[in-house]
Amino acid sequence: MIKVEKVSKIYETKSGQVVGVDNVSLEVPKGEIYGIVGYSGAGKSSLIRCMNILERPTSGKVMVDGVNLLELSPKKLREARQSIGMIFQGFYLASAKTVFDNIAFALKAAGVAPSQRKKRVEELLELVGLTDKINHYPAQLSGGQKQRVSIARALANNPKVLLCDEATSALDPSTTKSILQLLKKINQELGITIVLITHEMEVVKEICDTCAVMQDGRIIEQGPSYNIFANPQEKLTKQFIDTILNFDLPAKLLEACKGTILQLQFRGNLASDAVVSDMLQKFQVSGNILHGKVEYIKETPLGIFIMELLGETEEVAAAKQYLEERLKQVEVIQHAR
Ligand SMILES: Nc1ncnc2c1ncn2[C@@H]1O[C@H](COP(=O)(O)OP(=O)(O)OP(=O)(O)O)[C@@H](O)[C@H]1O
Repeated sequence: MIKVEKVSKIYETKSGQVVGVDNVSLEVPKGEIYGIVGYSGAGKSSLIRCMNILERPTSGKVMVDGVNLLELSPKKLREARQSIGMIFQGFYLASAKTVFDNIAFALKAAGVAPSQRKKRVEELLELVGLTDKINHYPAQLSGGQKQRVSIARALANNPKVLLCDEATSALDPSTTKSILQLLKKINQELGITIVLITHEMEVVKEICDTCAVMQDGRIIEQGPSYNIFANPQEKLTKQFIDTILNFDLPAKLLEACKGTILQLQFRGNLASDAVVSDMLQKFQVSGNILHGKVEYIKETPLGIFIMELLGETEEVAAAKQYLEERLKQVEVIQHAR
């Protein structure tokens, strides 16, 4: 659906060249929700803006449905952009226009006849759950409602792709969740491919099929979101994962433990399996759970537990081996003392 090939974006500034995007290649299959995560300045906005040529890449190709947007005439590019909707952190609604007019404006710009605009606006407002706000002005809406209007506007002309530039960053956690659920519904029910950029791993965890991590203009790691959470390779990716799966135990607690402390990771359906209780029955060891958490990455469980094993050295080693054979990851956090 979208193929970004060796795209670079270099800004010419008074103080010299600034690299926004550095030789990025990625592929977003049709129907996918693709998340790009990174800290401020990583190049996320530059990259997503290159995807609809709001920002013209300095080099590379941006292919949408097999067409390189960079080779299109201005007129053809305008037409191609109709199939790529975009929403922003700041909503960008016209404050002097009602909700109806904000959405109808996008239809007018695309040449939709006035007689058809009302019906389409009503359909869109029903989709985003704002039917009763049709005559309100942006100032009369909450942040979440404003983002719903901007989503309705972005969908007005039936795009195949929706680009979301930090769409939930200005919203509180519960509004963020409801907007993410709306994006998921749009993806599932309308089949719209979504690319989103965010600095919040929570957003990736909730809805993204695939995740790419960006640093210094480059993509340093990418893959299915679950794999990224379960087995991050890069230091920065681990930092992002830690914001969700943070297991720093108090130093005092660790000092007080005499046994071997293990961190265990359960994946998928294994999360509910009784691996630990089987281990405790099979070996002459006792175990204390020090910390535990199960997170759902797009509905698939990922469990992490930290436990202390106490017993004879050989029994603890055998119990550890038993766990290693059954679980994806067993890491010794502290050896027995
Ligand atoms: N119009 C511009 N002119 C000059 N430099 C720019 C411009 N836009 C972005 N940059 C620079 O490009 C780099 C990447 O910025 P970009 O906004 O794409 O990152 P980001 O990850 O989206 O960060 P943020 O979340 O803070 O927007 C930064 O060094 C930034 O200063």
